[in-house]
Amino acid sequence: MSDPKILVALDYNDKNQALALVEQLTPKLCGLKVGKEMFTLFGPEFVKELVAKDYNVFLDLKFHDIPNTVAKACQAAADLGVWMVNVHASGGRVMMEKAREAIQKCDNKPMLIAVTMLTSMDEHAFSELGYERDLAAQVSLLAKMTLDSGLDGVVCSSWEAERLKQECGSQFRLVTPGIRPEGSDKGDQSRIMTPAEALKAGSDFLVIGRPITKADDPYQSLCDISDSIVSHL
Ligand SMILES: O=C(O)c1cc(=O)[nH]c(=O)n1[C@@H]1O[C@H](COP(=O)(O)O)[C@@H](O)[C@H]1O
Repeated sequence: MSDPKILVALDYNDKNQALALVEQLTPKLCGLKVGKEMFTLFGPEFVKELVAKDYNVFLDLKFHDIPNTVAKACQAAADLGVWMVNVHASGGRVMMEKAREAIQKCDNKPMLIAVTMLTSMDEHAFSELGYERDLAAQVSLLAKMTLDSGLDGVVCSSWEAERLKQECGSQFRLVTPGIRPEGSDKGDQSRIMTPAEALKAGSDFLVIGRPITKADDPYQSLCDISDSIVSHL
Protein backbone atom coordinates (compact mmCIF):
# COMPACT_ATOMS: atom_id res chain seq x y z
CA MET A 1 0.00 0.00 0.00
CA SER A 2 1.46 3.39 -0.96
CA ASP A 3 1.71 6.13 1.66
CA PRO A 4 -1.47 8.24 1.99
CA LYS A 5 -1.17 11.80 0.69
CA ILE A 6 -3.46 13.24 3.36
CA LEU A 7 -2.16 13.73 6.90
CA VAL A 8 -4.91 14.67 9.34
CA ALA A 9 -3.68 17.09 12.03
CA LEU A 10 -4.95 15.83 15.40
CA ASP A 11 -5.09 19.15 17.26
CA TYR A 12 -7.13 18.13 20.33
CA ASN A 13 -6.70 18.57 24.08
CA ASP A 14 -9.05 15.66 24.73
CA LYS A 15 -7.78 12.16 24.01
CA ASN A 16 -11.23 10.58 23.75
CA GLN A 17 -12.35 13.16 21.20
CA ALA A 18 -9.21 12.49 19.17
CA LEU A 19 -9.71 8.72 19.34
CA ALA A 20 -13.39 9.10 18.40
CA LEU A 21 -12.29 10.93 15.26
CA VAL A 22 -9.58 8.38 14.51
CA GLU A 23 -12.19 5.60 14.69
CA GLN A 24 -14.17 7.34 11.94
CA LEU A 25 -11.16 7.64 9.61
CA THR A 26 -9.15 4.91 7.90
CA PRO A 27 -5.40 4.35 7.46
CA LYS A 28 -6.15 3.51 3.81
CA LEU A 29 -6.95 7.17 3.13
CA CYS A 30 -4.89 9.18 5.63
CA GLY A 31 -2.00 9.35 8.05
CA LEU A 32 -2.20 11.21 11.37
CA LYS A 33 -0.12 14.12 12.64
CA VAL A 34 0.50 14.35 16.39
CA GLY A 35 1.91 17.67 17.49
CA LYS A 36 3.29 19.27 20.63
CA GLU A 37 -0.07 19.73 22.38
CA MET A 38 -1.25 16.12 22.21
CA PHE A 39 2.22 14.72 22.81
CA THR A 40 2.67 16.88 25.91
CA LEU A 41 -0.75 15.89 27.23
CA PHE A 42 -0.83 12.20 26.36
CA GLY A 43 2.78 11.21 25.62
CA PRO A 44 4.33 8.26 23.80
CA GLU A 45 1.58 5.81 24.76
CA PHE A 46 -0.91 7.79 22.70
CA VAL A 47 1.44 7.71 19.71
CA LYS A 48 1.93 3.96 20.08
CA GLU A 49 -1.84 3.51 20.24
CA LEU A 50 -2.22 5.20 16.85
CA VAL A 51 0.66 3.20 15.36
CA ALA A 52 -1.01 0.00 16.63
CA LYS A 53 -4.14 1.00 14.68
CA ASP A 54 -1.98 0.83 11.52
CA TYR A 55 -1.87 4.56 10.88
CA ASN A 56 1.21 6.26 9.42
CA VAL A 57 2.00 8.69 12.24
CA PHE A 58 3.84 11.96 11.68
CA LEU A 59 5.29 12.96 15.05
CA ASP A 60 5.47 16.72 14.62
CA LEU A 61 7.67 17.84 17.53
CA LYS A 62 9.99 20.07 15.47
CA PHE A 63 13.15 19.24 17.40
CA HIS A 64 15.65 22.11 17.67
CA ASP A 65 18.57 21.68 20.10
CA ILE A 66 22.24 20.73 20.15
CA PRO A 67 23.08 17.89 17.71
CA ASN A 68 23.48 15.15 20.33
CA THR A 69 20.14 15.96 21.99
CA VAL A 70 18.25 16.07 18.69
CA ALA A 71 19.85 12.82 17.52
CA LYS A 72 18.71 11.06 20.72
CA ALA A 73 15.22 12.55 20.44
CA CYS A 74 14.92 11.35 16.82
CA GLN A 75 16.03 7.89 17.84
CA ALA A 76 13.42 7.84 20.62
CA ALA A 77 10.75 8.94 18.11
CA ALA A 78 11.80 6.26 15.62
CA ASP A 79 11.55 3.63 18.34
CA LEU A 80 7.87 4.57 18.84
CA GLY A 81 7.22 3.22 15.35
CA VAL A 82 6.32 6.55 13.73
CA TRP A 83 6.50 7.08 9.98
CA MET A 84 7.71 10.69 9.88
CA VAL A 85 9.53 13.01 12.33
CA ASN A 86 10.75 16.56 11.99
CA VAL A 87 13.41 19.01 13.15
CA HIS A 88 14.01 22.73 12.58
CA ALA A 89 16.42 23.31 9.67
CA SER A 90 17.68 26.40 11.50
CA GLY A 91 19.26 24.01 14.04
CA GLY A 92 21.97 23.72 11.38
CA ARG A 93 23.75 21.21 9.20
CA VAL A 94 25.50 19.23 11.95
CA MET A 95 22.27 18.89 13.93
CA MET A 96 20.45 17.56 10.85
CA GLU A 97 23.30 15.19 9.90
CA LYS A 98 23.39 13.74 13.43
CA ALA A 99 19.61 13.29 13.33
CA ARG A 100 19.94 11.45 10.00
CA GLU A 101 22.71 9.19 11.34
CA ALA A 102 20.71 8.38 14.47
CA ILE A 103 17.65 7.35 12.46
CA GLN A 104 19.70 5.21 10.08
CA LYS A 105 20.77 3.12 13.07
CA CYS A 106 17.17 2.39 14.13
CA ASP A 107 15.15 -0.65 13.07
CA ASN A 108 12.24 1.61 12.17
CA LYS A 109 13.45 4.44 9.91
CA PRO A 110 10.90 7.25 9.73
CA MET A 111 11.06 9.88 7.04
CA LEU A 112 13.07 12.83 8.38
CA ILE A 113 11.73 16.24 7.46
CA ALA A 114 12.86 19.77 8.37
CA VAL A 115 10.84 22.90 8.99
CA THR A 116 12.25 25.86 7.05
CA MET A 117 10.28 28.97 8.09
CA LEU A 118 6.88 28.50 9.75
CA THR A 119 3.94 29.50 7.57
CA SER A 120 2.79 31.78 10.40
CA MET A 121 5.89 33.93 9.82
CA ASP A 122 5.00 36.95 7.64
CA GLU A 123 7.44 39.42 6.06
CA HIS A 124 7.21 41.77 9.07
CA ALA A 125 7.88 39.09 11.69
CA PHE A 126 10.67 37.78 9.46
CA SER A 127 12.33 41.20 9.08
CA GLU A 128 12.45 41.55 12.88
CA LEU A 129 14.74 38.51 13.01
CA GLY A 130 17.43 40.48 11.19
CA TYR A 131 18.15 38.13 8.27
CA GLU A 132 19.75 39.81 5.26
CA ARG A 133 17.89 37.72 2.66
CA ASP A 134 14.16 37.90 2.03
CA LEU A 135 11.87 35.18 3.34
CA ALA A 136 11.71 33.17 0.09
CA ALA A 137 15.50 33.17 -0.24
CA GLN A 138 15.87 32.07 3.39
CA VAL A 139 13.43 29.18 2.80
CA SER A 140 15.44 28.12 -0.28
CA LEU A 141 18.72 28.28 1.60
CA LEU A 142 17.38 26.16 4.47
CA ALA A 143 15.75 23.67 2.07
CA LYS A 144 19.03 23.18 0.18
CA MET A 145 20.91 22.73 3.46
CA THR A 146 18.29 20.15 4.45
CA LEU A 147 18.87 18.29 1.17
CA ASP A 148 22.67 18.43 1.59
CA SER A 149 22.32 17.09 5.14
CA GLY A 150 20.65 13.96 3.77
CA LEU A 151 17.11 14.59 5.01
CA ASP A 152 14.03 13.52 3.05
CA GLY A 153 12.32 16.87 2.64
CA VAL A 154 10.80 19.94 4.25
CA VAL A 155 7.56 21.32 5.65
CA CYS A 156 6.66 24.37 3.57
CA SER A 157 3.78 26.40 2.23
CA SER A 158 2.26 25.00 -0.96
CA TRP A 159 3.06 28.39 -2.48
CA GLU A 160 6.74 27.50 -2.18
CA ALA A 161 6.32 23.96 -3.52
CA GLU A 162 6.95 24.56 -7.22
CA ARG A 163 10.13 26.53 -6.59
CA LEU A 164 11.48 24.07 -4.01
CA LYS A 165 10.88 21.07 -6.29
CA GLN A 166 12.88 22.83 -9.01
CA GLU A 167 15.67 23.74 -6.60
CA CYS A 168 15.87 20.49 -4.63
CA GLY A 169 14.68 17.86 -7.11
CA SER A 170 11.64 15.66 -7.54
CA GLN A 171 12.67 13.15 -4.85
CA PHE A 172 12.79 15.85 -2.15
CA ARG A 173 9.53 15.47 -0.19
CA LEU A 174 7.34 18.51 0.44
CA VAL A 175 4.87 18.44 3.33
CA THR A 176 2.39 21.30 3.11
CA PRO A 177 -0.07 22.66 5.68
CA GLY A 178 -2.47 25.52 4.82
CA ILE A 179 -4.69 23.29 2.66
CA ARG A 180 -8.34 24.19 2.20
CA PRO A 181 -10.84 22.31 0.02
CA GLU A 182 -12.94 24.53 -2.26
CA GLY A 183 -15.42 26.56 -0.22
CA SER A 184 -14.12 25.67 3.26
CA ASP A 185 -13.30 28.16 6.00
CA LYS A 186 -9.78 29.64 5.84
CA GLY A 187 -9.55 30.00 9.63
CA ASP A 188 -6.21 31.52 10.63
CA GLN A 189 -4.32 30.20 7.57
CA SER A 190 -3.44 32.89 5.06
CA ARG A 191 -1.59 31.39 2.08
CA ILE A 192 -3.84 28.47 1.20
CA MET A 193 -4.36 26.11 -1.75
CA THR A 194 -6.91 23.40 -2.46
CA PRO A 195 -5.65 19.80 -2.15
CA ALA A 196 -5.53 19.37 -5.94
CA GLU A 197 -3.73 22.69 -6.49
CA ALA A 198 -1.14 21.84 -3.84
CA LEU A 199 -0.37 18.44 -5.40
CA LYS A 200 -0.14 20.03 -8.82
CA ALA A 201 2.32 22.58 -7.41
CA GLY A 202 4.55 19.74 -6.20
CA SER A 203 3.38 18.94 -2.68
CA ASP A 204 3.83 15.30 -1.66
CA PHE A 205 1.85 15.26 1.58
CA LEU A 206 -1.08 17.49 2.53
CA VAL A 207 -1.45 18.38 6.23
CA ILE A 208 -5.16 19.00 6.80
CA GLY A 209 -6.75 19.73 10.16
CA ARG A 210 -10.03 21.55 10.68
CA PRO A 211 -11.58 20.91 7.24
CA ILE A 212 -11.71 17.25 8.36
CA THR A 213 -11.68 17.37 12.19
CA LYS A 214 -14.42 20.02 12.43
CA ALA A 215 -16.57 18.68 9.60
CA ASP A 216 -20.07 17.40 10.45
CA ASP A 217 -19.01 14.13 8.86
CA PRO A 218 -15.20 13.79 9.02
CA TYR A 219 -15.13 10.53 7.08
CA GLN A 220 -17.17 12.03 4.25
CA SER A 221 -14.90 15.08 4.21
CA LEU A 222 -11.84 12.79 4.00
CA CYS A 223 -13.45 10.82 1.16
CA ASP A 224 -14.38 14.02 -0.71
CA ILE A 225 -10.82 15.35 -0.42
CA SER A 226 -9.45 11.98 -1.45
CA ASP A 227 -11.71 11.90 -4.52
CA SER A 228 -10.67 15.46 -5.44
CA ILE A 229 -7.01 14.44 -5.73
CA VAL A 230 -7.34 11.08 -7.48
CA SER A 231 -6.52 12.55 -10.87
CA HIS A 232 -3.35 14.18 -9.47
CA LEU A 233 -1.76 11.02 -8.04
O1 LIG B 1 4.23 21.90 11.24
C1 LIG B 1 3.06 22.01 10.89
O2 LIG B 1 2.35 21.02 10.75
C2 LIG B 1 2.59 23.33 10.51
C3 LIG B 1 3.56 24.19 10.06
C4 LIG B 1 3.20 25.43 9.54
O3 LIG B 1 4.07 26.20 9.11
N1 LIG B 1 1.85 25.77 9.52
C5 LIG B 1 0.86 24.92 10.00
O4 LIG B 1 -0.34 25.25 9.91
N2 LIG B 1 1.25 23.73 10.55
C6 LIG B 1 0.25 22.81 11.16
O5 LIG B 1 -0.67 22.31 10.18
C7 LIG B 1 -1.95 22.06 10.78
C8 LIG B 1 -2.96 22.83 9.97
O6 LIG B 1 -4.25 22.66 10.51
P1 LIG B 1 -5.53 23.31 9.82
O7 LIG B 1 -5.21 24.78 9.63
O8 LIG B 1 -6.62 23.08 10.84
O9 LIG B 1 -5.74 22.59 8.53
C9 LIG B 1 -1.85 22.50 12.25
O10 LIG B 1 -1.54 21.33 13.03
C10 LIG B 1 -0.64 23.43 12.25
O11 LIG B 1 0.02 23.42 13.50
